[in-house]
Amino acid sequence: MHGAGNDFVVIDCRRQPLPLDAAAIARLGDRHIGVGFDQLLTIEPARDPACAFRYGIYNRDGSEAGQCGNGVRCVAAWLRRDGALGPGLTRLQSPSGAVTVEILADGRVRVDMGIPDFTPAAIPLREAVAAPLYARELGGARVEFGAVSMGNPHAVIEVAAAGRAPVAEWGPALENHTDFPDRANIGFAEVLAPDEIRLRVWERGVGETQACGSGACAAAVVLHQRGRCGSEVRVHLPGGLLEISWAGPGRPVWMTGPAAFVFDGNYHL
Ligand SMILES: N[C@H](CCC[C@H](N)C(=O)O)C(=O)O
Repeated sequence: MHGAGNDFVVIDCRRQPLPLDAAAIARLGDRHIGVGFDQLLTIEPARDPACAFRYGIYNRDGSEAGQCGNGVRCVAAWLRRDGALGPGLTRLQSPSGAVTVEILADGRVRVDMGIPDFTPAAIPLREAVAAPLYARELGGARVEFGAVSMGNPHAVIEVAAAGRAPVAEWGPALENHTDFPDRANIGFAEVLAPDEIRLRVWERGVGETQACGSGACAAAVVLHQRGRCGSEVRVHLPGGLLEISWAGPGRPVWMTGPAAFVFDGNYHL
């Protein structure tokens, strides 16, 4: 499946746990010797009785993640096709907490991605207090960024032109910076208008992807905090458009976007 070009293998683990360790996941995710994906998603029985199902998130390098915005839209669409997701709002359990999904009449999926957390300890980011901007030296350049947790760690760098951003240089440098103890996803955001941004994301454990749902949420809320965009933002990513709505601090972020099936298969161990 894919959500705006961010692609996934979705494995039904409702009856048995995932029989793959990190090394096996990385082999399966390799686009030359495996099936290839940005993330592997598992669908599991919920551990939280208030949720219908749980989903697991594994990056292509085998590392686990706490949230995946494009992925949960695909999980919702997968469950609807399987007849396991009814109309209206459904709570699903992510590794970092519950989210709420709704499949719209046009087939897009709307998700309550939870409340963004700007506190450094939650990201985690080695900073004493939360600030709208932080700065680090990357390859001799002083780079300013905002930071937030959407259940997974994000840094957001505002750039003049996303198309010319040094994604392949600053992305891995900041992803692996020692001040991000769990690494981080790095967004490069160009403000086109108060309700429109262009975004590219270097994802933790993957590299640059066609889209990042939690990254689109992170960019919208970081730029909103700095007064650079409003509450409703259209986020243009290389793989497609995501719509983000955030009423401000302490409120949940809503994300709306597509989910598509590519092929079905079976794996034999
Ligand atoms: N690379 C991310 C997980 C996938 C997030 C992304 N695919 C999305 O749509 O939110 C991390 O390690 O936190």
